[in-house]
Amino acid sequence: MIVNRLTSEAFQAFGDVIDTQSAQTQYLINGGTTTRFHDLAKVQVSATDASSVRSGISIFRGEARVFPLSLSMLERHPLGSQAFFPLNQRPYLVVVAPALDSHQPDIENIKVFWASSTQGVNYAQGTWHHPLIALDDISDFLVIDRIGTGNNCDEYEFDKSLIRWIERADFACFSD
Ligand SMILES: NC(=O)N[C@@H](O)C(=O)O
Ligand code: NI
Repeated sequence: MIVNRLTSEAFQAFGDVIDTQSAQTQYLINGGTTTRFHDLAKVQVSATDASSVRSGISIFRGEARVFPLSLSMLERHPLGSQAFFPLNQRPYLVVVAPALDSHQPDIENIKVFWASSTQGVNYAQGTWHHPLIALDDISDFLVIDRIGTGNNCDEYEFDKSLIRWIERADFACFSD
């Protein structure tokens, strides 16, 4: 599969890249001892009823994926965004697809991005994406997403004929 480096521009239709280099606004705080890279991503939380919903911070500990990796499903979170930030200085893969219609992804236009160890990603609410793809070793990610009631995870299994494979060679050209 074609793998591209993750950039804000390329990811714009799917959410935000959390990266100091993509900050629109940055300014000094704390008496000039700290730089704030301001408002890098939009946290979205929706409620299906009056239940209390909020955003929360978790840590996902992902096993290293084995390659070739088959892409046989995507998921989306219809009620909120989901952000990941790598905590172990390792790159990872991000897989997304546009919506084909209201209930399925456009698999023909699936996109695979190589994310560096200093880039986070924020999937906008309802964006079709693959579950966490950690590389090379067990890896922790800080995750910000919706905490609350209601179904917030739709999964879509591909027809066997549409399963795609990612080879390690597909992203061997990238480095931090
Ligand atoms: N299931 C779960 O919370 N993980 C996925 O949402 C994911 O994107 O990894
Ligand atoms: Ni998810």
